[in-house]
Amino acid sequence: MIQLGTTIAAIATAIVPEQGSIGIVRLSGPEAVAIAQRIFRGRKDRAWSSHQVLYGHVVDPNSQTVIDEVLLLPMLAPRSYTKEDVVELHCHGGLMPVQQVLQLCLSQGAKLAQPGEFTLRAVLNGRLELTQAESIADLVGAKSPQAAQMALAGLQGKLAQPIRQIRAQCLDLLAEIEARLDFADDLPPLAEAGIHTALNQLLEELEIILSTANRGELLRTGLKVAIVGRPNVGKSSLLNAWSRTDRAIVTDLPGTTRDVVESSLVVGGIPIQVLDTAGMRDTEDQVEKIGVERSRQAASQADLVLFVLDAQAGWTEGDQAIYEPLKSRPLLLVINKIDLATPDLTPILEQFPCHVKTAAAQGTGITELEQAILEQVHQGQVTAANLDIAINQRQGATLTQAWQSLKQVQQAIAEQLPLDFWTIDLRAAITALGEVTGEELTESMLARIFSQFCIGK
Ligand SMILES: Nc1nc2c(c(=O)[nH]1)N(C=O)[C@@H](CNc1ccc(C(=O)N[C@@H](CCC(=O)O)C(=O)O)cc1)CN2
Ligand SMILES: Nc1nc2c(ncn2[C@@H]2O[C@H](COP(=O)(O)OP(=O)(O)OP(=O)(O)O)[C@@H](O)[C@H]2O)c(=O)[nH]1
Ligand SMILES: [Mg+2]
Repeated sequence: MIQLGTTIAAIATAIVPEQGSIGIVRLSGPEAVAIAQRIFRGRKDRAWSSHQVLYGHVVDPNSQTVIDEVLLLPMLAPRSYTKEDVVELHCHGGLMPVQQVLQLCLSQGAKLAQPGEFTLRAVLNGRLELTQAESIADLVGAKSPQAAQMALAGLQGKLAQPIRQIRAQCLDLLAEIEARLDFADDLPPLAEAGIHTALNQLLEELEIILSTANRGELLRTGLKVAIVGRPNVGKSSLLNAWSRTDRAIVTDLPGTTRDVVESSLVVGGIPIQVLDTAGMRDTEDQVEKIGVERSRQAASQADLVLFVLDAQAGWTEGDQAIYEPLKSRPLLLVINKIDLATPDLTPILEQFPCHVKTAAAQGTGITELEQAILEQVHQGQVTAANLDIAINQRQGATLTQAWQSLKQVQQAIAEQLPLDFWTIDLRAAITALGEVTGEELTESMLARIFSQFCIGK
């Protein structure tokens, strides 16, 4: 339930077992200043003015126990993140000071904030648009500088702008059509061709925005890449060379890797989770068997499979057996150990237009590998326009509905259906567009969006 008018409190900084040097407890709402004044003791001669930091102590008003030495920052309505009175208590980091200060705030009448509730208030009070708020969640979760840049563009309103504009044009069209419903006799007939062209234009603009969805998804959630192949071909060496670590154990014994080993990288702004797997072969070893099963799972769940081949051994029956079930998956052939004498690999290379040659033990071919991965994922996904913005899944699904509705308006025109049919679909498009920008909000939609936030945001 959305409830403005209460005062909420939460820890605004990360709550982790490790110690941070500073932790912030944040209050927002009509009682924020009163609650903070009851638990803060500072110099009497210092006034509480907006955006002026005060030094002092948090003291439990019942027991007079000093809880922490803090800096206090009041941001008074409407000059704050939520447009309500906000008070921040900058405490010492670690779990105890912030948790105790939060408890004091709650004991003085503040309500524990729901995930995203501060940002939700910022939206409801008109500081942020819905798309901006969604961008904040993306910014907090960004795993690469590019992902952060994209989110920041959204925060600056670059996403809402074009969608609002499309919606405004739909509203104009609707008014024009509805006028004919009401005053059919007094107005010249509708210029159907003109409306058709206008709709085409809007559909095209929507398509450009929709085409950013893949890129957005890529930057936000990244790629899962599984390294698979026969034992001893150099999979773990590849993971190590690529991540520039000794993450995985490498030996010259086949069957070294027994479990899935993960490492996180960023390639061209795309966060990549690399999974090194146990070499696949028939084995009686119980532990290795389970490892091989996990390799298969990793391969089937990955967005991209790096199929590693030992250049010296060439394409063996074992390789064929592993390749068979992966045939239809996005796959890149990595020909490893090219530093060694190799048989003629031409037939294999012809079969795999997407391949790279590496010598993982020497660390060569990694740049080419990254290049090949980027080429695969970017194929047809990046449009020249709107490189700096990208929509999320919710926005994509809703904009697709808007696109379909506009298509149906065109259909209704083409089939010469009565004007009522045009307006029904046009209104549906307007509603969908408004759900993206936040001009048409339902409480359940808001609840769904903000439940994905972290507490204190
Ligand atoms: N300590 C702290 N750091 C933070 C935040 C915060 O809430 N607290 N933010 C939270 O996400 C972000 C910054 N967002 C903010 C947005 C607006 C205002 C604010 O007080 N705006 C007033 C005053 C502007 C002015 O003086 O010109 C306003 O817009 O009227 C504060 C933080 C990131 N860093
Ligand atoms: N000459 C040469 N040797 C390599 C290369 N890459 C890996 N090796 C060697 O091949 C052996 C096996 O390497 P690993 O990385 O453990 O192979 P793996 O595919 O992970 O093996 P399993 O975990 O058993 O499936 C090690 O002795 C590596 O040093 C390479 O590019 N050139
Ligand atoms: Mg290995």
